[in-house]
Amino acid sequence: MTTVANFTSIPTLNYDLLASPDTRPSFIQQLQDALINVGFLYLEHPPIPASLIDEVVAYLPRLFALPQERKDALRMANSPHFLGYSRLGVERTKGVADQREQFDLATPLDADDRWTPGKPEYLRLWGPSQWPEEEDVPGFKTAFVRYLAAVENLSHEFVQLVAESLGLAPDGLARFFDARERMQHRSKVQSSSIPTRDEVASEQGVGPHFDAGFLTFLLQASDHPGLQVQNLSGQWIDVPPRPYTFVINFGKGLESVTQGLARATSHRVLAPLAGTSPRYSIPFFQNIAQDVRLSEHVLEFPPEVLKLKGQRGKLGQTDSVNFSEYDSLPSGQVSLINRVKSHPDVAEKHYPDLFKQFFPYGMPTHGTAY
Ligand SMILES: O=C(O)CCC(=O)C(=O)O
Ligand SMILES: [Fe+2]
Repeated sequence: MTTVANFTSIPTLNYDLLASPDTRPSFIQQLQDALINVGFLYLEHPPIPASLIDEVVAYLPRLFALPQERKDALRMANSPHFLGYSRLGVERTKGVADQREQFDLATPLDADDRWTPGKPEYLRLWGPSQWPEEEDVPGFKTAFVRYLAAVENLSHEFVQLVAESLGLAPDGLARFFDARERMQHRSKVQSSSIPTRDEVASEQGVGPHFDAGFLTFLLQASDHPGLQVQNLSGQWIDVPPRPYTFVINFGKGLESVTQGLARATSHRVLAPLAGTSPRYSIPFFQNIAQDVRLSEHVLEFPPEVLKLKGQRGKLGQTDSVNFSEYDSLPSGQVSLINRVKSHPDVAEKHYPDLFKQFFPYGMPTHGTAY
């Protein structure tokens, strides 16, 4: 069955299908369809223990309920790696403040041998997370590091499934990654809420955007609706949360190296109604090696797969910013530019030259970031 590009819901793939040689081809076929026509999918029965998901989700209210000064002690501006805590309304998408509060946390990485003066500045982007004090949320760090490792395993496996679905060898995308211990992937633990009607700055939980990298694995960690994705004719389609099910989507980087076969699909999150409980979500963004220049890699896809792209129709307008002009830069530089634009306060402190380049008139006021 082929999904029409003007989808009205996103497809659900069952990870259990991969366990048997009889059903595996069906999974690969469905993944191909989701890659080319939709750009989003639900993965049910993922190889992440339900107990681990429950454990992580149970920490979220406690994490965000920490006294403001404990959270502010972990503020992102402390970190040249753009890892740490951001207050509600600090991050911007398309120049509008997002109504979310978040902790940016990454997979563990020994940063000692990464960046020294004289090396490319983007190597500084990867480094240690700022974790809450153990006595503030006992056990959280241990549980979350285990969770990240489990999603990282899934992400490595999924890259191979994507390669296969597009007619490449299973290791056909391996060139975009360094050895596993040299890679860092990022995650965010986020809470989106509008405390009272008076404080409503926008109903933008997260503004319309594309993800930048290869694969994103999103855990919607409360039962709020809000995530929406844009189909080919520009309609916003709901992607409601489903327990123990991941939402997986494809970023601009993957779209670019697959000659547009894999769709990066525009998406946004509507903030919950004022006065309701917060919406929690945990995206995991798979990184690629920092020195890779995507435009230098030309992959050979079978003609019968390339043909499928022509059959899906042309994309209408989207509401999102585009990243593709950066494909000739090292991927780490592209990530750094994106971080500078979305967190100018961190950039001003740690990357003053880049800050001046992107904000020649100084710190942006509301609506001018990008
Ligand atoms: O919170 C969500 O459900 C999605 C967030 C998102 O799209 C992002 O952080 O890139
Ligand atoms: Fe996103």
